[in-house]
Amino acid sequence: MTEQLCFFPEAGQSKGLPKKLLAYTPGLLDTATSDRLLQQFIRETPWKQTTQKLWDKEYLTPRLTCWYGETERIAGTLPWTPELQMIRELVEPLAGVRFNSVLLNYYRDGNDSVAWHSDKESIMGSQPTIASVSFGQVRSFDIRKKTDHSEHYSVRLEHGSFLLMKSGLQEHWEHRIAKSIKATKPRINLTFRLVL
Ligand SMILES: O=C(O)CCC(=O)C(=O)O
Ligand SMILES: [Fe+2]
Repeated sequence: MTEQLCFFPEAGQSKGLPKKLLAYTPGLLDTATSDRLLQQFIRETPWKQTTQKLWDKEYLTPRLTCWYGETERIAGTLPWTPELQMIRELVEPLAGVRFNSVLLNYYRDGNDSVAWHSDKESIMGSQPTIASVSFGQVRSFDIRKKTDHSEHYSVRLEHGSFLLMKSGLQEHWEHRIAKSIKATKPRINLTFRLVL
């Protein structure tokens, strides 16, 4: 079947996405709800652009961020909003774990990105389960094995979709959202986490 004729949800994804590490579900939220939430998150979140240090030089992080939840471990964390609570209640049973915080990322266009990394800060333990919900511009989520970069996969994260990063992912794999010249529209991503 040619790609244009393939309407299955897995369209645009690498074959053989390792099910032990990732589970992708399009349409967690319907289009109308996702449209409304995208605009609301863009408008109402007090976005910040932080800096990152690399080889002793400070760089602006190429995206905007904001933390919400009930943890005191991350400075500046804001209380849950009704919308974030609602999404948390949707993803918790799917993830099979409880989350106490969520990081919002705002990729204003294809020039915004997140570099290769894994989310295994000590405050989350070494094998965290992370629930990721995306709105807006479809972007590719790439993963690669830390010890063998030739082992890699991509998932296109669609408007209103849900990606479960299972507990085995962070230890031996890293992920990124690469810059894209084709991506011109804004994207919001939510990663629900349990901060210990
Ligand atoms: O935007 C995404 O889909 C991923 C974000 C991410 O990896 C992170 O915030 O740690
Ligand atoms: Fe991440």
